[in-house]
Amino acid sequence: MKKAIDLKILDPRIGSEFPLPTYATPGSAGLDLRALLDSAITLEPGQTELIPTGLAIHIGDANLCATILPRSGLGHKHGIVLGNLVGLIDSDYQGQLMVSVWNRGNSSFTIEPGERMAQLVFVPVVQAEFNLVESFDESARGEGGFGHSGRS
Ligand SMILES: O=c1ccn([C@H]2C[C@H](O)[C@@H](COP(=O)(O)OP(=O)(O)OP(=O)(O)O)O2)c(=O)[nH]1
Ligand SMILES: [Mg+2]
Repeated sequence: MKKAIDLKILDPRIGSEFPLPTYATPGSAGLDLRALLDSAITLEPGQTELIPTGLAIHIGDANLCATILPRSGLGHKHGIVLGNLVGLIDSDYQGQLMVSVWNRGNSSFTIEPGERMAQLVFVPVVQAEFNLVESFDESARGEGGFGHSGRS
């Protein structure tokens, strides 16, 4: 499904020095977000920094949100993931997209200006209207959870 999303360029290097986010292949789910830094930043092990993307979006549809997810190569090979594990972009948020970058690895890692550090994925949302009840219709699982079915 395709959907038009309003986007503002907040840093003029996007569209000139660095490209606008695009889907790398026809089947890509994520749009890579770049670190719009003035200069390279070195994250020591355990360090977290909030890094601007130079972009703002306004989704404007309560049935849609965006998530910010780690890039698998950075996460697996270098321990570069997100300080909030997953970023959630509300449909009414109009501020700059920010990425909390966390070095959970054992070595320092330098992020260069314009480097692709995370990815943005749009996801449908259902807003619940709670129906207050005293008891639920029976289900096969009931209250079992948290590994109650064992491991093998
Ligand atoms: O990785 C992220 C996560 C969030 N946001 C922006 C968009 C989102 O809509 C807003 C609020 O995020 P969230 O609701 O997760 O944070 P909060 O701590 O609950 O802040 P608030 O009180 O502003 O809702 O911050 C980002 O730019 N990057
Ligand atoms: Mg919130």
